[in-house]
Amino acid sequence: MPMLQNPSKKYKPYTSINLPDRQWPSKRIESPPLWLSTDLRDGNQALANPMSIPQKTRFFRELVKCGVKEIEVAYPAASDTDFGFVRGLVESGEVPDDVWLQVLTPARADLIARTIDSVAGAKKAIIHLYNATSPVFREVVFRNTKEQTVALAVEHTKIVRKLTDESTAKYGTHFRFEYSPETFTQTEPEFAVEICNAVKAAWGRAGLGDDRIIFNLPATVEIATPNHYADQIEFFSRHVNEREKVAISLHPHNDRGTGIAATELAMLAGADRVEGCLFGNGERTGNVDLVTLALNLYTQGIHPNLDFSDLYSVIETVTECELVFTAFSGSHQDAIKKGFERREKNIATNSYWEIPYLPIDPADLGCSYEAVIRVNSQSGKGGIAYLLKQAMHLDLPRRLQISFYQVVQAIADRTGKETTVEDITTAFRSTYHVGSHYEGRLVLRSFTLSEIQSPSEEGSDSDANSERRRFEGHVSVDGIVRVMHGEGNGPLSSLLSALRSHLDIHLNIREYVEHAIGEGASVKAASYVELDKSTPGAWGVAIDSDIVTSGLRAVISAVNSAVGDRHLPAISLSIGVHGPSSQADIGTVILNNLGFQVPRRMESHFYDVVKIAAKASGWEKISSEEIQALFSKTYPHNETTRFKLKQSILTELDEHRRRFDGIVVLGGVEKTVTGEGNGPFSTTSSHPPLTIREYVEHSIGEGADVRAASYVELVTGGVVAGKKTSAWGLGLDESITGSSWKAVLNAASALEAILSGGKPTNGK
Ligand SMILES: CC(=O)SCCNC(=O)CCNC(=O)[C@H](O)C(C)(C)COP(=O)(O)OP(=O)(O)OC[C@H]1O[C@@H](n2cnc3c(N)ncnc32)[C@H](O)[C@@H]1OP(=O)(O)O
Ligand SMILES: CC(C)C(=O)C(=O)O
Repeated sequence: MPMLQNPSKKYKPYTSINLPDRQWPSKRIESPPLWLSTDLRDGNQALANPMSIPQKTRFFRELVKCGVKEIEVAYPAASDTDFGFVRGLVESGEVPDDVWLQVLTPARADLIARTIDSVAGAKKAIIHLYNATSPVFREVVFRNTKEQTVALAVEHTKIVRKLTDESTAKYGTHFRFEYSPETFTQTEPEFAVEICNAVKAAWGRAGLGDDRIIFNLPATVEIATPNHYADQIEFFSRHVNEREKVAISLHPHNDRGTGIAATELAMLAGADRVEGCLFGNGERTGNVDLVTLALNLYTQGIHPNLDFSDLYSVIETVTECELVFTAFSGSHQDAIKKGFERREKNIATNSYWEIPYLPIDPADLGCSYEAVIRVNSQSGKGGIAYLLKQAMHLDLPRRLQISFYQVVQAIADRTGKETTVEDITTAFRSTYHVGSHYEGRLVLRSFTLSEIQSPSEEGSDSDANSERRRFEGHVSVDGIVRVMHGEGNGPLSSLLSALRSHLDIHLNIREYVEHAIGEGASVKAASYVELDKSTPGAWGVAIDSDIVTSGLRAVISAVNSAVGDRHLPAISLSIGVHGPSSQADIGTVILNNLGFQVPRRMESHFYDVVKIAAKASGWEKISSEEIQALFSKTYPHNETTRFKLKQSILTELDEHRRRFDGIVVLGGVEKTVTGEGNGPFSTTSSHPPLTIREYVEHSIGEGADVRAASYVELVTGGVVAGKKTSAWGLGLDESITGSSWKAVLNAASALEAILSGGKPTNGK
């Protein structure tokens, strides 16, 4: 895409401040500011591979050697590495008495607590709290009004106050407080003053000298010419309450390449302090360069209070520790993601470029968005969710984002390196078992769902009948395929009920979310399930072309997360009369040993057979072999039945009718059988007339050994002792038709035995 002919349609210029009596143009810089190095925080968060603890320690020592007295050492709540580094500094006694350790925290109570914990026992510490205040952040990132933005800052300032007071009481630490209205240069100047005055009142302890409250006024993104920053600082300096109790701090970035100029003009405008990085490293195009600023003062005859007399050593340390300067940190990624989402939604009505932290659209310069968001230990859930959306088209629910963030953070902390998109998608697939390469302990192999009607309570009208679902399926558990049944109000609850009765897994659904991926014929469903037993719950994810399958597999995925490596009950073969084996356990034995996926009603029939046999023989425990032998005896499928099919021909008469001609052997006597019907079964005639109540088939075996197994239940209108009579037959054959006829004949054999008073192997 070429650069725009008329960029004013996309980019808005900054709004000037009305300050006709500005004083700064005629001022001179007479003394150095207070310096704060943020190399170990803002510099570090720009690195693809954040600094390790040894690198940070080396850098810290170099800064101390250069005479820096205020050092922002970490964002301790971001990672174990950052937290551990601060603890190491405090506990090792490495920090000189005149050096202040500064730590950054967002306005979030849990992260503030962790931040203050990190400096427990330090002699001097500055707690630096920030929240963005500009309109686009209020609208897009926080979705807050001005009042709520002030309330957020005030509430969290009070938390800092309370926790620092407690820490001082315990360890004697001298705390100072710094507040940054992040994105100050894009904030209405009056509002920046208003929020800082409110914060100062909430802090309630601003004094003189070292006890001044620090208001750090960042050019988070440099968006205007340097004179504008100077105007903003002079405006703030004139309007903030009790100016003498305030240290005005600058935190310039260099997006327009004028970071140094902006800082120097803002110092003329009254700033007391400057935050920057050595050689201008830092987020995007960098923070302001402390070395150049210091040497500029030096060449004006002002000692900067920094010592760069061993500049090569400084260069060596910096190049050793900071190599790449392109990545983004958690809060930035989250804000950029939200900005892109809003732009996508509103592009028809608002074509202005208003993406947090990105002053220019990379596409206007022929660059892709790919490098915009990269993940390391300084990243958060927002950036990770953004990358997953790009790579896998998944729109993770918020609590899943938080949960998966822990997984990625552990990887980032362990490796200390950038986590690539491939690392993230692999971690995602293996954590939630998405894709056939990443199966968990439990895998849903097949299932059927049927509706069942639960009768209403006696006396109530029939509309009150509630529909319920029955799940019947095969779930592989640690490599063994188990037959499972369950009932519930819907597909997911019926699966959970099956897992409850078969595996003693007691979990409920806390959240279920689904969305479509793609369009048209290739559309797929992505499902996300959170199961709760504990907090946080266990999440599961699945993608499937069928929405119900996707939901069920997401449940199985979540169950895998919940059970971890916990022992799961094996099937029980203690049958007895009151034995604990269930019908499905018996089905599982047949499935795993003989390969038959017995239909549920036939399974129920066989279960009765097993119980009768168990009762008759006094079995306490029944072996798998005994169950298999009993099954083969009950449902003979190897040409051992009373009827045998010697020959068969099926002729298609027309689109709907077929004719059967065959020779059936009964008791050694061959009999010719003919018939017509609309399918292979209905062509065979019999006396008494038989009907098929259920027919199921499936393949068995693999490759060249594949065969067909058919199951048929025949019912006769005939009556034995006043009862309708039915029998199951099982057929196994190379062809489906062969197996189905064998099943019919085997069922008929069983029925014939019953009807003729012979000894049945099968029947009711
Ligand atoms: C301009 C600057 O340099 S600011 C400093 C930026 N530096 C960093 O962010 C580096 C370290 N950050 C991190 O490691 C992570 O972002 C963490 C650990 C702090 C937080 O991670 P997560 O909890 O996963 O949050 P994530 O980064 O995705 O999202 C930011 C969330 O915090 C909120 N947030 C962002 N900044 C602030 C703030 N200053 N105060 C309060 N909340 C904030 C966002 O609105 C978003 O909230 P939402 O989830 O309710 O929409
Ligand atoms: C946290 C703030 C001060 C920051 O880094 C910025 O605005 O650039």
